[in-house]
Amino acid sequence: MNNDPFCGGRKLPLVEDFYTIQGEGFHAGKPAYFIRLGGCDVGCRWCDAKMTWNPRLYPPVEVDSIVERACSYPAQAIVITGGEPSLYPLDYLTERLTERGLEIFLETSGAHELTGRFDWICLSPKRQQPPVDSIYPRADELKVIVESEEDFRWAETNAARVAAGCRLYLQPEWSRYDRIVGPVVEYAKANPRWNISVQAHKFMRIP
Ligand SMILES: C[S@@+](CC[C@H](N)C(=O)[O-])C[C@H]1O[C@@H](n2cnc3c(N)ncnc32)[C@H](O)[C@@H]1O
Ligand SMILES: Nc1nc2[nH]cc(C(=O)O)c2c(=O)[nH]1
Ligand code: SF4
Ligand SMILES: [Mg+2]
Repeated sequence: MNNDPFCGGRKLPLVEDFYTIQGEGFHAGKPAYFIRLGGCDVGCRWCDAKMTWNPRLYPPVEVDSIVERACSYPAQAIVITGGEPSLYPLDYLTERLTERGLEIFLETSGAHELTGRFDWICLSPKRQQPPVDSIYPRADELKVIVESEEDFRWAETNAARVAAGCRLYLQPEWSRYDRIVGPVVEYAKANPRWNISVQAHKFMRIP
């Protein structure tokens, strides 16, 4: 009997993997191979990846096979996302990708203690399940989703906790884009240490 379904990180629950253009944040516009892991316990009501939430739908698969597939594309960068990747042991995956000379970017809510080695960490904190303390100094980018004006205060609360060089982004919640983009633009103009991230892949109609 194996009590560890993830075999120390050699297997992970894969939802999908695909080569596309990073649509969000600092690396927006950069071709990247996405690895989307299943399972999330954070429960954002506007989550655009709800199909990932139930980990039982995604039995663990061999990480080596994911890495081989990624390497069959000309991608130079990998985005590890989900679901919530911090739920899983990521050392094995990130070591294998690093060995292949790939840059590794992470998308996380920071809800759980993080394992693995990353070239870039995007922290997208969620009010209902805030990040663990240890992720704040490691964030290269803070990306706060704005669905209403109340989220500007949440954005500042998190900005006060990241390192000095961390890039700050406000990202309009997609289903409220038309209503909230105006206030987001005005907030950034009045508080220019914040930049705006729009989900460019949705405008481009690509994955
Ligand atoms: C699907 S999440 C997966 C990674 C991780 N669970 C997280 O939330 O950071 C990827 C990114 O999409 C953002 N996101 C999800 N739904 C969104 C929406 N409706 N509008 C704007 N951004 C959204 C998240 O905040 C996160 O930055
Ligand atoms: N193109 C594209 N860019 C993205 N950046 C972050 C995404 C995510 O779901 O984590 C995402 C995504 O789903 N697609
Ligand atoms: S933390 Fe990320 S994957 Fe989980 S519900 Fe929120 S946006 Fe979706
Ligand atoms: Mg997405």
